[in-house]
Amino acid sequence: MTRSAKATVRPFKVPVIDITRWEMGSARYRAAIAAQVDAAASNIGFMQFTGHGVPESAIHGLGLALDSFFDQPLPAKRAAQGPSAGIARGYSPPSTERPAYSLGARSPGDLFEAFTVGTQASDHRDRALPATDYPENIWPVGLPRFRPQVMTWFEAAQNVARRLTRIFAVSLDLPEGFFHTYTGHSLDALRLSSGPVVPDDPAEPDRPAMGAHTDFGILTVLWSDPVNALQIMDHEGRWQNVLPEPGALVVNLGDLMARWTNDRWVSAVHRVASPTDTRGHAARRRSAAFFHGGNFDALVTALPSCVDSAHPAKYPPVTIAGHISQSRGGLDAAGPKISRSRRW
Ligand SMILES: O=C(O)CCC(=O)C(=O)O
Ligand SMILES: [Fe+2]
Repeated sequence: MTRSAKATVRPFKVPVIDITRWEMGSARYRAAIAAQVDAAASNIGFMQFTGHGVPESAIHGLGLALDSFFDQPLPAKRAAQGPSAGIARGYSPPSTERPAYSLGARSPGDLFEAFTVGTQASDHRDRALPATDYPENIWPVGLPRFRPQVMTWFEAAQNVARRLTRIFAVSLDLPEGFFHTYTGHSLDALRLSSGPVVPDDPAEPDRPAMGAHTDFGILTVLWSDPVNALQIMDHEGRWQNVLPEPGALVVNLGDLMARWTNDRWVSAVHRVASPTDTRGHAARRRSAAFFHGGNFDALVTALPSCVDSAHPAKYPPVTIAGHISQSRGGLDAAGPKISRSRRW
């Protein structure tokens, strides 16, 4: 077999990186972790982390919260719906989201249902944050454990995201706390979902539960049941399944990070196919995607370690709010768009 033939059969793999000892590791150990992160971020934009420090009890509570909310009848879920589809808070029923439009594709509405919470203006009363970017959360009534279980996960995922940005900073030859200057009132959101919600339609066997898109913030921390559904587009344009390793959290970079690194790091196109078990049968899959977006008023300028004479800065400086509204431009209108991004 020739070398190139071998290369084409190499299985697609999202690297698993153990960060248990990041804080107390030697300089050599930390450099090795930072190099693994840089390689994964530059090649595929996805990685998995073990040793992330999230206690088993938080994962257990998240599972209970997902079941308690999504197992309710539709009217009870609808009672926790947000004031409008444009505000990412509370329950969103199936087919109200069209992320693939931002990629220029005309896909039908997505099949997933979701429940979203995020950073609220009232979390930072000293700052007068805009309520449109930092809307208040909506909580279901009659599920007293749901809110503490979800908030425990929100805070755990936020801690993971903040810890990862320290590792990212070292990977990018920056001071370890570099990103924290940009994330004190970060636009963060946690999107819980459960699927499939409708049986597969034989007329549209390939219709994904969530269409192809990129995330638009700094990074996304994803927990899900170990069921095939999440797919990344590889360098040859083929969809590749990403199955989380036991105990690992899947992390991907968003468009903001790609822009910040002057495209040294990748914001990968991904989608969620109809969930299937190892035998290919339809399966239930719960997921929790935590989007770490950064301060809405932070100014993002290409990182010095990502710019040189061979790689001049490609993008002008932008505020994170400006980046989001440019990305939303690609969301709101149907038809081909420049923006490939969707949400944090
Ligand atoms: O549920 C998932 O696996 C990922 C969802 C996702 O890509 C997103 O919400 O942006
Ligand atoms: Fe995504």
